[in-house]
Amino acid sequence: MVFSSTQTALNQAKSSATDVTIRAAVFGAAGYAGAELLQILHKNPYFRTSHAFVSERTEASHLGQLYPRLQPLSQPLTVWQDEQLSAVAKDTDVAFLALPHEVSLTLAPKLLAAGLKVFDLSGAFRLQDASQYPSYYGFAHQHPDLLTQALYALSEWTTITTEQRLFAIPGCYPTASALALLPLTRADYLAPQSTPVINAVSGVSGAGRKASADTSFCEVSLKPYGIFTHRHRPEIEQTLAHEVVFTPHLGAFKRGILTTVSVSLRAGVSADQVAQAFQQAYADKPLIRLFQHPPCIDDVAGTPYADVFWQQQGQQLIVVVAIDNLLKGAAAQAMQIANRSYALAETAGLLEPLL
Ligand SMILES: NC(=O)C1=CN([C@@H]2O[C@H](COP(=O)(O)OP(=O)(O)OC[C@H]3O[C@@H](n4cnc5c(N)ncnc54)[C@H](OP(=O)(O)O)[C@@H]3O)[C@@H](O)[C@H]2O)C=CC1
Ligand SMILES: CC(=O)N[C@@H](CCC(=O)OP(=O)(O)O)C(=O)O
Repeated sequence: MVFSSTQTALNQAKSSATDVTIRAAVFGAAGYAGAELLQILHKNPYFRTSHAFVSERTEASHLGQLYPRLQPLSQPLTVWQDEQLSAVAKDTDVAFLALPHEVSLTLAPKLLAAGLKVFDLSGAFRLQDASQYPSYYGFAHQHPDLLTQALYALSEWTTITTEQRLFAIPGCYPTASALALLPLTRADYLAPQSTPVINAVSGVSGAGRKASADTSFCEVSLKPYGIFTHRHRPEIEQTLAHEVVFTPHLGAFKRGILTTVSVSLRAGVSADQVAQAFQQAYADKPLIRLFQHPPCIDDVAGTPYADVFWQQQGQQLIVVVAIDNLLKGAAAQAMQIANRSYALAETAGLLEPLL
């Protein structure tokens, strides 16, 4: 059974017609997350795509050449060059960066200086502690000042103001993990000295479109990777202010993440208290669906939802969250945050079917 109301959310998104038009440029438009963003922007009545930028490696001049199903968008692609910055600043209000971390790190300051709002889908601005970047991202952070300006925007848990200029959109695994755990950590329900154990399985689109033997379909089985070293562990710990054990796995399917979290609860925390914590956190959140049965990848793939389930036995609790890594874990959450940063309905552009 679903507790939150999809219909309410749909009506919210379809609320009053508007003359607001926010002009958005997508960088990394040829990639998986960029292509999702372009579809979502196309459906959002408040936004218009001003540019879809690719690197010089992309020879296609239209999105439909790369993704034939997206032909109906009639979306031209333009090779980005820094010399275009001042012209783009005149016809664009916001930039969505669906780029590698290092590329976002270099580009975002230029776009901010030119007056654009920036929604960065990479990890370039997610960690507050610059000293973590060399070990977890493999580079020294060149703009530590921006780490203090960036807002880490996990939509259901973050206050968004219209003045904010730089948004760090959370990672895919951290989104699912934090949605599972924040109702418990904020209520102080975890047993003292206990460490939540997070096991998550992602489809191969999580690795992006670029070819790699490790993520080619015939090579992928179900196996863990990044044990104790994945860059999402410090991100999850930063959000929760709590240590975790995090083990990502790669599965042989295209899209989606299933995250199973095991926690020990403080003595005396009851099933009713746990249910209340999840209800209070999410009952009025249009993109969270609370389930009484374990969620599955197929039900969230291609949707902007996070499906949440929990089951308690004594002081042990299992929480399961399923999301689409490219949507709630990337492009849809970026759109949700962008909508909120203009005080618009947060689901605008998100509930109509994707192409
Ligand atoms: N995939 C996922 O599930 C998620 C991804 N993210 C993040 O979103 C971002 C994009 O990911 P994703 O779409 O999967 O990746 P892709 O590899 O599919 O796309 C990345 C795009 O970045 C562009 N790019 C690469 N190098 C450069 C460069 N030097 N200069 C300019 N453009 C460049 C490429 O453009 P071109 O093809 O034109 O060369 C490519 O299309 C990453 O930071 C990723 O970490 C976040 C959450 C989930
Ligand atoms: C399956 C796979 O490879 N997943 C990626 C995570 C997805 C991603 O792009 O990372 P961000 O959310 O940090 O941007 C990985 O483990 O590196």
